[in-house]
Amino acid sequence: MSGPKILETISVQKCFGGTQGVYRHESAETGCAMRFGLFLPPQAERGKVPLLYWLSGLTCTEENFVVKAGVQRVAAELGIAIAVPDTSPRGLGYPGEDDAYDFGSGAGFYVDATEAPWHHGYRMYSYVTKELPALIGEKFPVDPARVGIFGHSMGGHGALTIALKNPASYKSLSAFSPIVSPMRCPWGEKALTGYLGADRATWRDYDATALIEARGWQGPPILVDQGDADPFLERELKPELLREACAAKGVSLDLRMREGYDHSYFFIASFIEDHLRFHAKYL
Ligand SMILES: N[C@@H](CCC(=O)N[C@@H](CS)C(=O)NCC(=O)O)C(=O)O
Repeated sequence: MSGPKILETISVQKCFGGTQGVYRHESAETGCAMRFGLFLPPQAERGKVPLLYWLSGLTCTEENFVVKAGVQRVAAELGIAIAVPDTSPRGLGYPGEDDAYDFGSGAGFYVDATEAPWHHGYRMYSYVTKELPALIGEKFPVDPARVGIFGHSMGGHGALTIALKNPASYKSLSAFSPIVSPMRCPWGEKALTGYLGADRATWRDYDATALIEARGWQGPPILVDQGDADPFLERELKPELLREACAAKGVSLDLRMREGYDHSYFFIASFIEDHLRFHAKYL
C-alpha cells in the first residue's frame, strides 16, 4: 500500500455549488475495485474541509445515499465533505457471495472477516478505517483532524462500532435505525457467524453495546434517530439495548423515536439535516 494511489473518476457533477463525485480504485484490503461517492462543498475550493463518512445498510452500494438522502444542500451550506463507501467487496467469486441480501455482496457488516474464504477480501473494517481515509486524504482537500461518521441500519452498526473503537479518529457519531447489537439479532448472528466463526467471544469487538460496556465513549453525545414504524425495529434493531448500555456506562445518548417513520430513505431524508447540523457542531 505504498506509492501513489490511483483513482479513477466515474463522474463529477456540480451540485449546490460543490461537486458530487463517484470514484473507483483498486483496494488492497478487499482485493477488488471499490467505488465510493464523495461530495465536496464549495468551501473545499479554498482549503481543507471537515469530512463525514456515511455507511450504508444492507443491499446498498455507494449510490443509494448519494441519490436518495438529499444530503448535498445542507452539506454545501455547512462546508462538510461526505464520503460514501460501498457496503462490501464485489465480484470476488466466493461460493454463495451473491445468494442472500444479508450476507456477502452488499452486506460486509464493516468487519474484518476471519473465516475462509471471506477473510481474504471481506475486510470492510480496515477498508473504511484505514485504506479509504488514506486515499481520500491524499487526493482531496479534507482535514483529517475533523472527521465524523454516521450510517444507517447495518451502516449504523458500522458507524457506532468504528467510532467506539477509534475515538481519537472520529469527533462525532450518529446513526439512523442502527443494528445496535448484532450478537443479539438474526441479521447479526448470521453475518458474524459467517465472517468471524461460531466463537461468540470474538463478536464482542463488533457489537456496539458490548463495546460501550467495555470502553465507554468520551466523545460528544451519540445521536440516534429511529422510526417507530420500522418493520425491523423489534427483531433486528432493538434500540433499547443501546439505551441500556449507555445508561449503565454514563454515555450520553440522544435517541429520538420518530412516530410513523419506517426504515427507508424517506425517513433518512426527513432527518438528514438534523444529523448534519449535529455533526457540524463538533467538526
Ligand atoms: N431488502 C431487504 C431490506 C433491505 C433494506 O431495507 N435495506 C436498507 C438498509 S438495511 C436500504 O437502505 N435499502 C436500500 C434503499 O432503500 O435504497 C428486505 O427485503 O428485507
